Amino acid sequence: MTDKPKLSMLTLGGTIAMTAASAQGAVVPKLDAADLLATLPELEIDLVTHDFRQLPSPDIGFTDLAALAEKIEQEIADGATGIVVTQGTDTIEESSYFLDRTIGGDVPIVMTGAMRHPQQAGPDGPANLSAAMVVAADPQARGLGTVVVMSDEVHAARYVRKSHSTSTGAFTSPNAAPIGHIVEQELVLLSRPRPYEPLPRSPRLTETSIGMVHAALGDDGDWLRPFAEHTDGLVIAGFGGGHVPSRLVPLLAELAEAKPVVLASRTSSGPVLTRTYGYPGSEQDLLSRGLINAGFLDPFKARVLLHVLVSAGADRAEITRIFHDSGEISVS
Ligand SMILES: NC(=O)C[C@H](N)C(=O)O
Repeated sequence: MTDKPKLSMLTLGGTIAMTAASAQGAVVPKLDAADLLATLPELEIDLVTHDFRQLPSPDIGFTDLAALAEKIEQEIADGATGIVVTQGTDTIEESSYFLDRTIGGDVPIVMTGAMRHPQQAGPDGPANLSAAMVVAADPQARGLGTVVVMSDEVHAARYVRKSHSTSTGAFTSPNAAPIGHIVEQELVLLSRPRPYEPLPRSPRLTETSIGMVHAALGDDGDWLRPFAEHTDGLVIAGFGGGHVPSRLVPLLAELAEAKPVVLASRTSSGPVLTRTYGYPGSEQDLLSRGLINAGFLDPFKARVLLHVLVSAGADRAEITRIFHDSGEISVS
């Protein structure tokens, strides 16, 4: 018998696993779990590893995420008490939210990556991986759902954003704060996100297409109709509290009759309003024409949630209810 934590580590590639492909020095994903673990001191855990994908994270798709979620569920069924996932940081805010919304149970799923590749001075990958192991192994992490650990901070998947393209402190939770820190190799937990009921993952995940459109000054939106035709749903990242140029309103109203159209804020920080502005193209105008309010969910997380719901065949009432619940994002 051993009471050591039983962790399962899955690698997907990303900068944490990159190394130079040529003499010019540009890096590509190449390193496997054994290479990553070789950079850490000996660990007091039972660890199994799976080299799951070897991708730059812009190439991760819903097919990969569905397979990853299944593999994680299998590892949990086989007795894992914590899961660590390494991947590229570019899309970790989306993949972590996907796992958070579709995997149930108490076993923590801890994602991490690196902003500096292993051949740069001061690579952050080993420290981030070590911190992720600390969190995944800590009994306090049970019930946290999926979290992202970077720079000795623990961010809930529902809040986390990559807010800087190069800084090792790139990860923030704009609508909240880190829910914990790693201090002297221990987890200091500050708050616990409210748990979610897991949403179903449909086989149609891979064939569903959700478009995302950012409002931009002076945009006439003439390109929007043909673009929207190829989608099963849309996320509109409006200005500020959820606004678009007035000339887009008739088309958005028409689209919202045909398919779910979710209204988020392109600021990715703060909520969509409900009852402040009344001009054409304002939040009130758009919501009254059938757009669905994303609340505090930023456009990227709103798109992941809409993708999961539409692929599962959720109707408008169900989509509206789940967005209403998810957009409030309360912490207990
Ligand atoms: N820091 C990183 O991991 C960025 C990289 N382009 C990726 O997401 O795969």
